[in-house]
Amino acid sequence: MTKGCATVLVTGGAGYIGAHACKLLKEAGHRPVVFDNFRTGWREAVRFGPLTEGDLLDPAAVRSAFDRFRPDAVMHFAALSDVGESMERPELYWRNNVVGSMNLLDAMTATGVGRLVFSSTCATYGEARGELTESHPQNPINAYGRSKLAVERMIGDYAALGIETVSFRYFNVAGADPAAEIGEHHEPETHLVPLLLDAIAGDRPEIVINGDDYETPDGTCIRDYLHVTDLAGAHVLGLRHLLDGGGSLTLNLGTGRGFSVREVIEAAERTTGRTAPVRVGPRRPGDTPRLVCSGAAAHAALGWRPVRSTMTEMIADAWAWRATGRFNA
Ligand SMILES: NC(=O)c1ccc[n+]([C@@H]2O[C@H](COP(=O)([O-])OP(=O)(O)OC[C@H]3O[C@@H](n4cnc5c(N)ncnc54)[C@H](O)[C@@H]3O)[C@@H](O)[C@H]2O)c1
Ligand SMILES: O=c1ccn([C@@H]2O[C@H](COP(=O)(O)OP(=O)(O)O[C@H]3O[C@H](CO)[C@@H](O)[C@H](O)[C@H]3O)[C@@H](O)[C@H]2O)c(=O)[nH]1
Repeated sequence: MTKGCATVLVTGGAGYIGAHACKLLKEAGHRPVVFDNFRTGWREAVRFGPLTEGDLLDPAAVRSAFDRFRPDAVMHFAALSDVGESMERPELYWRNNVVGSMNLLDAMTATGVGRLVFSSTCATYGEARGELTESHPQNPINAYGRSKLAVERMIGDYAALGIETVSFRYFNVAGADPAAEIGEHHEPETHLVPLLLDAIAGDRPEIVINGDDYETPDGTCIRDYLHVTDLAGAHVLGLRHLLDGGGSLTLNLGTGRGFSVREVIEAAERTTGRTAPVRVGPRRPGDTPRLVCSGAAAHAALGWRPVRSTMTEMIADAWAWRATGRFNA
């Protein structure tokens, strides 16, 4: 490591959030090395540092990436993260997210890499009761959230082997790189904002609201949406905290402002100047009515604050990225 600039192994760096983190890591003078199996990621998104292609479920491939690049730290984004799918194929989620993370931790301990930034999720909380601070009980209600909680616990135990971790529990991530170089592209897509923009653009027949009979003011689910660039910025600060010897932390990342599905649709219509074809469908299994947090603890610990996370900016950036044609693979 020279002058505080680190080589960072970024698992899942070809994915939506990981690629945005790689861009900011490079801008901050670090060297992001992407480790990805392209299960849901994109080769076109790997443009800020070297690539080592491999699967976290293959311990030899993981170990070889450590031996080859000798990272100073790891950012661990790689996971399956589709809430609905996790209810139908839980075994995929437990194997990929839990066994994959264990292989990563084992390679870290074997090679003496002791700094980890981990992508956890507000889905580890389950039903929110009152204010969602980091000490809120964690009772996830879907297999995805349970697999992520298992990894949080495993990481906690690996601290005894010398691994210090900043675990971020993110709320809903949206938007795209403001320069429209990279953005969100999943196939199949399940996330509200890209599906909604597809419907507005006429590339999908409609946006289906997953239930409007929840106990919320307009009956649709409320989420705390955070701009992907603000999220990536938190990761760079989390890395700096670990490089400076700050020790382990667990932090929520959100804005403290909740938007219902209907409010997101209205904001997208205002921002794009177009109408969304909308239909109300049944509830989606595993959905919880309201998930909103404050980023107060992240601000206190890291000096982090969201600066681009208005719904208008998130929609506008995602819309601009969409207009580029996205990744054409
Ligand atoms: N998108 C959100 O709103 C959100 C919210 C909370 C937490 N998260 C977490 O953030 C992380 C990144 O999410 P994303 O939206 O960028 O997902 P994504 O699907 O776009 O990216 C995940 C990346 O990990 C790779 N990957 C998956 N399994 C792998 C394996 N076994 N070996 C190697 N590579 C593998 C995929 O190919 C992909 O490039 C995930 O851990 C997710 O659980 C996302
Ligand atoms: O076509 C759609 C898609 C989504 N929704 C609803 O919109 C909200 C947001 O959904 P989505 O964008 O799929 O995000 P979540 O299911 O909330 O999950 C995301 O946010 C979680 C944190 O809240 C992360 O843990 C997950 O990885 C990430 O996929 C939910 O109420 C969905 O039911 C719809 O009504 N119609």
